[in-house]
Amino acid sequence: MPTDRSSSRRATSPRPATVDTPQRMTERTVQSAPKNVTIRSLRRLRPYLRSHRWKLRTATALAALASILALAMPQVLKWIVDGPVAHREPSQVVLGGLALLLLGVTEALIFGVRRRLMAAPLADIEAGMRADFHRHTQWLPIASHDGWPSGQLLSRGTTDLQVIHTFVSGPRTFLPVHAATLGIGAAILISQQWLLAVIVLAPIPLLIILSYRFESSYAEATRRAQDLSGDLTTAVLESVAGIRVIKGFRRSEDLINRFRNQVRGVREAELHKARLLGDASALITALQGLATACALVLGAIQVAHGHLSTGSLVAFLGTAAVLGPAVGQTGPLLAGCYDGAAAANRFFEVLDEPVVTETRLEIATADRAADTGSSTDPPTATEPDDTPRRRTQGPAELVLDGVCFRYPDAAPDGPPALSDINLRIAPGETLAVVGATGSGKTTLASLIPRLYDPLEGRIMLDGVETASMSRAELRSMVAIAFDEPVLFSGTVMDNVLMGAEADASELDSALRSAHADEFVYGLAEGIRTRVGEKGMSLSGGQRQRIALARVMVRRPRVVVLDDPLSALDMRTEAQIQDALREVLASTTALVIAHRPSSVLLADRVAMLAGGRVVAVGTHEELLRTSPEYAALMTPIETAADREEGP
Ligand SMILES: Nc1ncnc2c1ncn2[C@@H]1O[C@H](COP(=O)(O)OP(=O)(O)OP(=O)(O)O)[C@@H](O)[C@H]1O
Repeated sequence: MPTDRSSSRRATSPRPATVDTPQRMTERTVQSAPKNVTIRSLRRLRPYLRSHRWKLRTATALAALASILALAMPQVLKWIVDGPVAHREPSQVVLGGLALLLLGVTEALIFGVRRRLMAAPLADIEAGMRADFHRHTQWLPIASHDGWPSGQLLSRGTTDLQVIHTFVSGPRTFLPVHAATLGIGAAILISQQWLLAVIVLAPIPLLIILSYRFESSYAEATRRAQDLSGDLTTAVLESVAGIRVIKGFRRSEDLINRFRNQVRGVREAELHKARLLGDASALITALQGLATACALVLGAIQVAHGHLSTGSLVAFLGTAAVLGPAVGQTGPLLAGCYDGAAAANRFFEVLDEPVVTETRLEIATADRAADTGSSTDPPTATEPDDTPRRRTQGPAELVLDGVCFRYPDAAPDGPPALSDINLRIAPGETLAVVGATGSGKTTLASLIPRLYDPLEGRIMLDGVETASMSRAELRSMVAIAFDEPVLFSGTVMDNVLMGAEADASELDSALRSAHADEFVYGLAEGIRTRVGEKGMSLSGGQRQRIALARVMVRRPRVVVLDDPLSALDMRTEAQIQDALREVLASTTALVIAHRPSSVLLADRVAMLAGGRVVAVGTHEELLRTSPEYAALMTPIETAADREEGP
């Protein structure tokens, strides 16, 4: 979708070939609404509406039928006034009354049927969009996730979908119905009394001009309000996720003030919208009221002069009264369209983020989806089998050949996070990666399972470039545990297995290897104990052990451990080290190590500095040959130590 999104992207550096930098919306970068995108944005909803089109069309037809019945009522009234009332025939008046009653009841019934008819399609459309949104975010590269503030993603997948729901149920149905009602009503008025009709309909051209002017200012205002509301969601998420830090550092007051300012911003944006809509609606209503009043006075004069029957005047004003709401609701309905378009625009901005597409199959799938305009489904099949058969078990050889990487949002003139990395880890070997903070260790670890792709160079498993494998295949061979273990709401077993297939003994063995068995079996319901959202009920060390068990249960060919022992006490660390040593013996491993104890797990050590490998060798070799390494591995001597002496 052509929008002015580029201006809202982060100040960016050249991008790697396979990732795209997403739009980052913050309070500083709220964008003006792209011009003239209302129709285009709303058209993009078509694929979601298509399968429900008959129900939606029937609902629109029913709404139109209700309007026609409403337009018929004044004609019945005219017949009653000019006929039975004028000729004093009470029985005929009752008949006319019954006809009006029938029309009123039918209109109410149609209203009820229409509401019921719309309920399921509306729910299905919203559910379908929600599912696509969630699936797409799962297939976005990590680099894309890095660029999206969480609240912006959340609000686009929730609030914006509700706005779209409101648009489909309201303006999308009623705008054409009101247009048709105005057309039919205008024809009736003109056929009855052309002069009065001209007066009553005079505001309509003004209304059209007003609508154009209204669009440009309101569409911008609604986009701004939705973006600010996304920022507000980010603020809420951050303040909930960081509540311990916030309280610990007594930042609550600051955050409350900042939040209040953001709320004020949203409030002002909403008020601005309300003012625009209020002004437009007030003008429309005033013009229409003025026109109807003029027609009433002129009509009354005509009746007094005998040029018009009372019944005709009543019918004329009745018809004008039916047209009144159709005219009066134009403003809110147009506003609903602009709200819907802005929400659709925000929704599709996420869906337009390119998903990971490297393998031929994935590219073909994405291209097909783009051609048909449908959302991109994740690949479900396997690649065509014209590649040499790969070994699928046992430790693999891992080679990094001239690997360079720069984060998409890094300063373009800054140094890359990794430069010219050349490493070979033999099958079954464990390589520790050490280096000062910020030297690129975690970045290096992230490249192995392709959470990011290198900008240059190759990573190979058993001689096969990982870029040529599907991520699913690669990740079935490579398992990673981060230093901040994330647990999902579910049982301990769910968290360890995470989709892996393992029987009870394999699960038990993984828990034992990670020394998680002792506390897991002590929990109220053992492995079936639910660990709350993010595993908040477990300690850092316990979470880390679950994350290790998660790696071990997969029996991967390559293991990447990002500081796996950081949250463990010395006793548990020693126990896990023994277990890890056994596990690491049966796999190829890259272990990011901050402490000598972790380094001792490894056969060799690679030292990083400024994103480059500056030394490789055994722990002892490096201690002898590299003063930087020796300094890195030597515990800092404290003043107290110095005073105590040797
Ligand atoms: N998502 C990101 N976007 C941009 N720059 C990043 C991102 N993540 C890390 N960096 C930068 O890349 C460099 C390497 O970071 P990395 O996290 O790999 O270092 P590290 O050696 O693991 O550090 P530590 O030991 O503190 O965990 C740092 O300069 C960091 O600021």
